[in-house]
Amino acid sequence: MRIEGRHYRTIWLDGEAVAVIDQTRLPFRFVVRRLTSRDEAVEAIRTMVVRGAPLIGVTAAYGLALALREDPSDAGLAEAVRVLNATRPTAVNLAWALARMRETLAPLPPAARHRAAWQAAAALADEDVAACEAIGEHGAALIAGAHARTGRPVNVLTHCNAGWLATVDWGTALAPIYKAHDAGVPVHVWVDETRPRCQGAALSAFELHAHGVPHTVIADNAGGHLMQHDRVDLCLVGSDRTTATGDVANKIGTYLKALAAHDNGVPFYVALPGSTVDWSLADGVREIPIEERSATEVTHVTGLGDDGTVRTVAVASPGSPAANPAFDVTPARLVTGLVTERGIAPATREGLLGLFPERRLGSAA
Ligand SMILES: CSC[C@@H](O)[C@@H](O)C(=O)COP(=O)(O)O
Repeated sequence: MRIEGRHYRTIWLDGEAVAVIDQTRLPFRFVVRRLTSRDEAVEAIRTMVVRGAPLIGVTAAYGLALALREDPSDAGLAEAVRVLNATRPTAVNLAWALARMRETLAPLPPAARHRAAWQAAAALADEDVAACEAIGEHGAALIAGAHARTGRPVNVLTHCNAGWLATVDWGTALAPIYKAHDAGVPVHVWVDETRPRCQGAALSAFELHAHGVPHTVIADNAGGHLMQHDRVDLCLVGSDRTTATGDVANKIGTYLKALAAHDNGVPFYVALPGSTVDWSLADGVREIPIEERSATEVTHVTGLGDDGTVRTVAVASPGSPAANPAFDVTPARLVTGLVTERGIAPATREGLLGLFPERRLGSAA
């Protein structure tokens, strides 16, 4: 993605280090951080310097490469996988990426693992870019179709940040918007602010602005009202974990948008790469682990003061307890379709298996 005339991915190699964009500093500061050890990678994921399901997975893969530079033994590999896996619980891309890395590296002699780990991590990063670009192509057809039906600019509502900052490049939910915009389809995005961490107001708005896509930041509670007044043509969000039956975990508040969309007959699409599907799960509400984050993210907000300094201030009554579940699950019955790198499927087991037939039990594919 281009920022001030330069093309960036969200993660790249810088000599012996892994470079990432510090997302805790956006949109006010564009700061690149260098990760030089396993523990720095762990900390970057845990503190959300990097975030977004696909990017978490790729950062963990590079974190494993950093770990194997220090200790390529069987014990070192197992321990690095364990600590990286424990950083965040909901996004399944983390466990998926680490399992893929371990499958590649464990059979190798320890002396060969470090070099192979860099190559495997780079391959995962490239795979993510290709998947997201393909999601963009498939999803752009939905936006173009909506424009062809109405002849008006297409109003898309999105929640959280599922753009290029959440992946290695392109994004999931925002990739179709970028592709449609680049193809000349008029599109406008309603950007949910996405409290408590404001990934919409801070990150999606930053990305859309940088790409020149018309957009408007709205309070999280505005979506239902806009849908009642025909001001949303479709909702498009990302996913942190999707069950084999099409239930979708995404940033807290996504479920409420899906309910409002259902009530108003607004199509509700979820964009995700195959790496976000947890084929072992059938009931998202009961089975997907939901991350509980610090209450201070709810009681406080961070922003730019008039004097140009970034400040964190309290917004809740001091002394009141706060709760902070970071994700919720939207049941498949509220999802119009899943936009993947292989095409768009109904949010059902058969729909997903139609796109990923190699996942059928006993399949020779
Ligand atoms: C491609 S991104 C899909 C999701 O990862 C995104 O919508 C989201 O919920 C991110 O949550 P975050 O807590 O910022 O990591």
